[in-house]
Amino acid sequence: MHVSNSAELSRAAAAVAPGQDVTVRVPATSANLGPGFDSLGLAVGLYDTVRVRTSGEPGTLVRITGEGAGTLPTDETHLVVRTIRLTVESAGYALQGLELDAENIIPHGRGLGSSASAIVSGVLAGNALLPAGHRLDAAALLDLCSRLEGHPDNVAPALAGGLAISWEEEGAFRSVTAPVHPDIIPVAAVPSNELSTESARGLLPDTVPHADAAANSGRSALLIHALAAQPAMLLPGTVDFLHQDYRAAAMEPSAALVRHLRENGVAAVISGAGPTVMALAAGQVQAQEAQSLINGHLEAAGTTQSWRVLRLSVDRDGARVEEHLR
Ligand SMILES: Nc1ncnc2c1ncn2[C@@H]1O[C@H](COP(=O)(O)OP(=O)(O)OP(=O)(O)O)[C@@H](O)[C@H]1O
Ligand SMILES: N[C@@H](CCO)C(=O)O
Repeated sequence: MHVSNSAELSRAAAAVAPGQDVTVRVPATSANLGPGFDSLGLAVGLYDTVRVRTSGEPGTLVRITGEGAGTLPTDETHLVVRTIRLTVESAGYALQGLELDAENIIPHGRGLGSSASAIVSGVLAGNALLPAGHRLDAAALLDLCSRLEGHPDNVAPALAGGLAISWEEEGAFRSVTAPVHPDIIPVAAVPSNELSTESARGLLPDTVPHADAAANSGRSALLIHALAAQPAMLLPGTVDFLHQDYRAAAMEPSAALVRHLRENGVAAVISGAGPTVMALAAGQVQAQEAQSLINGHLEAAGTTQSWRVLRLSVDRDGARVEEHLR
């Protein structure tokens, strides 16, 4: 993520109104889905919620429950606070007092898009604090969130829900939402250890063989078809040539679990930059089978205690903003 401190921004002119009260709920996301490196992402039913109130007195108060309580900063350097202030100040407004209540459910540094969800929360909250007529539209929100995160594949589905296909064109990030078959059930195996996206990106090569790029193109096209219309093709559709093998040494237990699931016919991938393993099950029976395979593998490895297995849903609504009247 690339969010600069608000102190680096030029001084804003008009002040946003004090006494505003906004709640934003944003889903977790699983990026890449195998061959869709930096371009595909799926929103899933795990949510972070922030409530933001403005006042006329300077200062910032942050209260956190759940993930990151006791470890995340509670001052101006908090990612959501920085993103709110940046959004407001970029629009030419000043923001005085800010009170933030964060209820964090999405695990951090596991490949479930926590930083993207925090950035989307901050940008949407900041945008809602601006006067009508000065707010960013959907395209500008996507571009700003993508720029702050560094890539669009998590922020796009976090904003819109469902499956997002994203790309960069003429200097702007763009995205469309593609259909997801109702039978598809994401099952996540989340290890207790974190791996930062920054360090996982550092493991990637600058170039890849042309044959790998060509093979990856075919699989990512097949994946879109499998997700939309033919879940039985998810196993061949989730083969990746661009990132998982290069990163495997940094998350060997996750790589081994992906291999185990795939050898048993379950379309498993590394979620985002890892180390979470995401199985895309084609229906209830396969979702149950995926959970059993995961539990059996973890028991055999003696590591059941350090993983959480979550049967999720596909989120189809994306981020929600609620402006409370005071
Ligand atoms: N709700 C949040 N509030 C404040 N900071 C957060 C929040 N969520 C994530 N962050 C920051 O983002 C970091 C994690 O970001 P990182 O990009 O490494 O992983 P991720 O987004 O969870 O995974 P991925 O990008 O692979 O899906 C946390 O360590 C924390 O600094
Ligand atoms: N496409 C990104 C997703 C994680 O943020 C990566 O794999 O690095």
